[in-house]
Amino acid sequence: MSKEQDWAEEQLRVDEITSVIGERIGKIEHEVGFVRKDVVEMRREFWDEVTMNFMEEVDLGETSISMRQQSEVLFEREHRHKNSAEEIKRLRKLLQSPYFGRIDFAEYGNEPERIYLGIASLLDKDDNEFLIYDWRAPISNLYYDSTPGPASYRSLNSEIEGELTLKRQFGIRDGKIRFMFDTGITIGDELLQAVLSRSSDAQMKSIVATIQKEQNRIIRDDRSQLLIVQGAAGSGKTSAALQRVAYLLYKYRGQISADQVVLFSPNPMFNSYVSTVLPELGEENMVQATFQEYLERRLGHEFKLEDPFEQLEYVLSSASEPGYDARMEGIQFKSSDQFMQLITSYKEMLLQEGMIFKSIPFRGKAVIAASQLKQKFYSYDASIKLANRLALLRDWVLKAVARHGKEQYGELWVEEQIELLDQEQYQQAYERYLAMTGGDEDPSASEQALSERDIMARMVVSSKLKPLRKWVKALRFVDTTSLYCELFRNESLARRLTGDGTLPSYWHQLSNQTIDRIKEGELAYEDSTPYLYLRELMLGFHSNNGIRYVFVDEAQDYSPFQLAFLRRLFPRAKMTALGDFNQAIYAHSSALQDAGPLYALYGPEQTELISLTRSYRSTQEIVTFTRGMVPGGEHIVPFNRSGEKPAVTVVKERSVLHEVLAADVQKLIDQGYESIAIICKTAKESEAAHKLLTGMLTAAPRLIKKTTPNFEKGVHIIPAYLAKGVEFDAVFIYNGSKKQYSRESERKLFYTACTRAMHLLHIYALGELTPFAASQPDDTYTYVRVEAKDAVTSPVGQD
Ligand SMILES: Nc1ncnc2c1ncn2[C@@H]1O[C@H](COP(=O)(O)OP(=O)(O)OP(=O)(O)O)[C@@H](O)[C@H]1O
Repeated sequence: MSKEQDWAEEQLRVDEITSVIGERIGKIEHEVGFVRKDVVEMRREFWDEVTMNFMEEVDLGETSISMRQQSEVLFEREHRHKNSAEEIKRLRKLLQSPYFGRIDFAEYGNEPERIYLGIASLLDKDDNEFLIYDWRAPISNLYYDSTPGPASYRSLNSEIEGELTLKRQFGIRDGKIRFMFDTGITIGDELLQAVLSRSSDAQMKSIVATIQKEQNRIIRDDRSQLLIVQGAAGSGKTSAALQRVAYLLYKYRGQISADQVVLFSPNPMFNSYVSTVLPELGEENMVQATFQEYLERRLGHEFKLEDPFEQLEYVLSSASEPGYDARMEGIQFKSSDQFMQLITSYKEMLLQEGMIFKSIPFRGKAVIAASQLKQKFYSYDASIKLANRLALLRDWVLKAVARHGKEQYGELWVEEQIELLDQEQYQQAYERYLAMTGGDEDPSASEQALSERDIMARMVVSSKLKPLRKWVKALRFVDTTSLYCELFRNESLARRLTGDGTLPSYWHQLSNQTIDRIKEGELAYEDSTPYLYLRELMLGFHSNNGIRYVFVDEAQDYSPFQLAFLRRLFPRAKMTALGDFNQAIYAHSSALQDAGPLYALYGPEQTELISLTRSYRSTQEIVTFTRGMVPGGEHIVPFNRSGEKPAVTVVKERSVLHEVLAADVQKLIDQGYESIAIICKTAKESEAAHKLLTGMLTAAPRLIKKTTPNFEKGVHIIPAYLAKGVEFDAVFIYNGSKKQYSRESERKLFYTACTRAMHLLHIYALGELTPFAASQPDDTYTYVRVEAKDAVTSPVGQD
């Protein structure tokens, strides 16, 4: 068949399918119209139709049955309405582009079948034949995983073998085939070229039409309890994670819903960036969270918590301050597995000695002294578990508190409070009094009867004691803050608990820093997780059994300690950890540098590691330049897409830097670029740059802060650490000088910043260029040195 005939035949099929979809939409809309009308009317009539008769007790039962029945009908109709609405949404998506791929597969002994793949399946009107297969269906795996020739796929636990005779890709828009070609080994470089050459968007896009084989493995992995994905910058880790969520929701439809899947992301803006992918695939969004949000929820009422960005600002800009080295060492130590072990041993030790309690306070005095609590705690049998011992102690304290309360009835303060009771409270006391005297208003009728005054005293004392009882029940008398501080106050204790007796060299200094900060009511980021861990070891672990899948994006930025925490928090969940150790920008990051601690999390037999080395985001030129900056970068394979070489401009004065930078950015704005980032090292630098550059550009640049909730198109000025995970058409590194980026810890930050660029990368340097760029081969970038303002000629964006 000629190419033209082939095209015409496919177009005919597209026409048929779109008309089927159109009809189906019409039919459901017609039905939904009815249902919607029904629901609206039922809502309106709800209160009229049910028999409302509360006058006589017998009728109450009838009324509630009638109400229940009505509401059940309403619920059922609303449910149907919702389903139909979802179905219409799905069909409308199919109408725009019914499918993107076709495979012809002949099961051995059978004729070849044509399988068309789209974002949802579509059956013919008798529900007999698939007109479109969902991309997640078992047979669709052939499209992503196999090349023409003998091939097989797994369905219902058996392997179906046969011959793949065709693999075809389509671009269909508004019912018309825009392009169509047959592909071989990988899924069309041509299509991928086209997709990747587009300009970036304010929202991430789904990649179902061009999922690559190694990404497909991540998406469909079903075996491991922990799936680790180590992938180069721009290799599609986040994309794979999101399509994986869609796959799991399809595979376990009816068993798992979107609210049982949680994605931990690096910052709130990233949440907005990825939030449209699942809806685009016709699925509901998963739960999105940041680890900091979780810490805030658990500890925010006790301390002012430092967030990871504040910590990083300190790390990046306070190197010359006193105590810097000690804190850096502290960050490392407190995020280590060793510290987690130390805390675990500490808890064991506390079973024998060393517990610290708070005295039980009431009206400024101690009802029970802390020392008494300690004595009581250690008087229990040593074989009783910590949790049980604390429960015994709690009950003992509650009894003592109740006794103390009784002793207060005759006190003057109670008298005074009674005087202050209002009319309503008096009435309450009186009603209780009646209830206790059996309704007999004559107190002499019951010798034991309490006087009204007693009841009021009881009420007063009881309401005063209420918060204390709550506090006791929550075991807040265990002084977890002091217990944590003790680890730093008592060096010999810490040494004893480390096993080998070694502590960081700046122990004394970092201990003082820790204690001083806690005294101020603050918890440094590196202390939050260990502190919470100790508290949970003492008071019991919180866990969420509902969540079935946890995704941790940018997993290299979590300490092994934090990942272990997440595992405990979601005991019934499988975990997918995605990261790139070359982008580990935090001082505590270590998780994916060495997968060892991660393997320990679920055990090696439950863990699988998949590596992605192909980078899709940036042009070949940008990847060739940036991969030289990081160890192992030679393994990163750029996707075959060309652009301009990265440009470097070195200037002598800051004012010149702004002039050149603004002129270059303006050039791109004029050329119609919609997504441009000026990436700075810190928030402080971003703010300063924003002040100076605003007014120099025709499009006002947007300053991105850690609280910025959404990602938009335009010109952004952004600190490197907030640009994690997102991408821009053009990236301008504000000041890539040696002064800004030369320490090893800054290498990854600089690399992360540069790898945000899809099409253009331009680095400016005030003074000397950072060695991370200067050490790249001369032919991988263009270099300009600008001595004075007039000499500005820049290679960026040249046609
Ligand atoms: N198979 C694919 N088809 C089309 N586009 C893809 C594919 N894989 C990745 N991309 C594109 O490459 C870019 C980078 O993808 P993504 O953000 O998922 O990578 P990442 O590994 O999470 O990056 P980083 O670690 O640098 O943040 C995105 O624009 C994404 O759409």
